[in-house]
Amino acid sequence: MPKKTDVKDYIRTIVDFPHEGIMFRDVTTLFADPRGFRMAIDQMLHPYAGEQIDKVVGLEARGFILGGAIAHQLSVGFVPIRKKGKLPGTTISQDYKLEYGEAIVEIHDDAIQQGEKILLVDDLLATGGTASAGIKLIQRLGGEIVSCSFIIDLPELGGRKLLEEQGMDVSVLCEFEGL
Ligand SMILES: O=P(O)(O)OC[C@H]1O[C@H](OP(=O)(O)OP(=O)(O)O)[C@H](O)[C@@H]1O
Ligand SMILES: Nc1ncnc2[nH]cnc12
Repeated sequence: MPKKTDVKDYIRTIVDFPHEGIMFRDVTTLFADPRGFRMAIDQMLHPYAGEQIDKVVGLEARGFILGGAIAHQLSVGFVPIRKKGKLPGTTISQDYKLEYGEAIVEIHDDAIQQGEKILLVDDLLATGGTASAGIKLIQRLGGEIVSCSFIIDLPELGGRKLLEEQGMDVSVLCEFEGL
């Protein structure tokens, strides 16, 4: 097996999951490898050295794994954005379209204070629907998004362009061609 030198080398592709025609970019193989996982967290943190970040917000579910590790490294708090009906307190909601389906995400309405500087984290940017919904929730609570950070971008699906058109700074570690 060739030596893994890049974060991308640790990501597995599963064909036709969860539907025919989808090339599922599986980060569990990256997370399971101590070198790969550390490399990903270090590289995601790198652009924010010296920047003020008050909280890391992670998108369910894989954004929790990354966001928890990044928040710990930055010594700041972590806030989850979850699929509808999972958070116990009072929430605000946002609906969005997925590459394959529709969904609603929620955040606790007291999770972010006005003016807090937020780093939004997820594993993968596809259409940008999930991240855009997350951005709206954070902004509705008065958070200021410093950047949106992902391991993977699927450029053909246009998510990065969508987020940049909303004025977001976007950081990705690698790209995959093909859906
Ligand atoms: O840019 P988009 O087109 O919105 O797609 C990206 C989202 O899709 C995946 O999550 P998924 O919705 O599969 O949820 P999961 O992490 O809970 O499995 C991925 O982890 C992102 O959150
Ligand atoms: N192609 C893909 N691989 C993994 N997660 C995804 N979420 C949306 N599209 C995806």
